[in-house]
Amino acid sequence: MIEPKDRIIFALDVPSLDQASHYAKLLAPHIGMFKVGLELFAAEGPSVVKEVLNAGNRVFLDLKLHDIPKTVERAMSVLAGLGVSLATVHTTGGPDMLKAAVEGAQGKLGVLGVTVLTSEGGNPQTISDRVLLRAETAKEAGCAGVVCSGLEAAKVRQAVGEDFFIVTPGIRMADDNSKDDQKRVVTPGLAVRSGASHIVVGRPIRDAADPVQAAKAMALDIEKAG
Ligand SMILES: O=c1ccn([C@@H]2O[C@H](COP(=O)(O)O)[C@@H](O)[C@H]2O)c(=O)[nH]1
Repeated sequence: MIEPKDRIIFALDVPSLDQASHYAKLLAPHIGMFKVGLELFAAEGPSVVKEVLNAGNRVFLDLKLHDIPKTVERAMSVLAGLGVSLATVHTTGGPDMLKAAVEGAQGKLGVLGVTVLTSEGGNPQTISDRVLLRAETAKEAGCAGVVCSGLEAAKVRQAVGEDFFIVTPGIRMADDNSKDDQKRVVTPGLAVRSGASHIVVGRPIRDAADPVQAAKAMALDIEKAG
């Protein structure tokens, strides 16, 4: 049984090691994993990943690789040496690229395939069909899981079975006024009830007046939905 707080992945979407360390210290007891994404990695490189890991945290490296298979395999094998738990690739790179990513990971980390970005809108049925197809392709290629919105999580869970990560960004509380640039959003509880193994949360925690309380409220929302 996963504790509700351990389902929360906090996105360290900040531009410096100092700020990342501040949030890592503050939030480590209240969440399960930290996500390092493009902004922080571009600013600080692999050293920031090592800092967060050395403080005893788990790291999800969200660089969304997308290139020819050999390039992705070689990049993934470098990331596998960093000690991160999860890393992302775009499923639109196709099955050969996804297999190459898994090969490069050498079983040292879980490869997650990003299906359709949660910032993309459009016909829900078309998006859902696309997400499902990409999730199935990711599973066949040996990926450990996928990234999709909470609106597709139930359909994906039904197709991929239990032993597969479904990581869901686009999370907002019911009383959040802003979706920011996200289009397909759900609450933490609905995401998990629909089959997400983990949720990814950035701004709703980072920009809250009290980030610890915001993280706790998300964990409670998951608990209540359970
Ligand atoms: O489809 C995707 C894939 C990744 N993300 C990332 O998750 C966080 C979400 O941030 P919020 O501030 O909670 O909206 C961010 O780091 C994205 O790069 C995503 O949103 N959607």
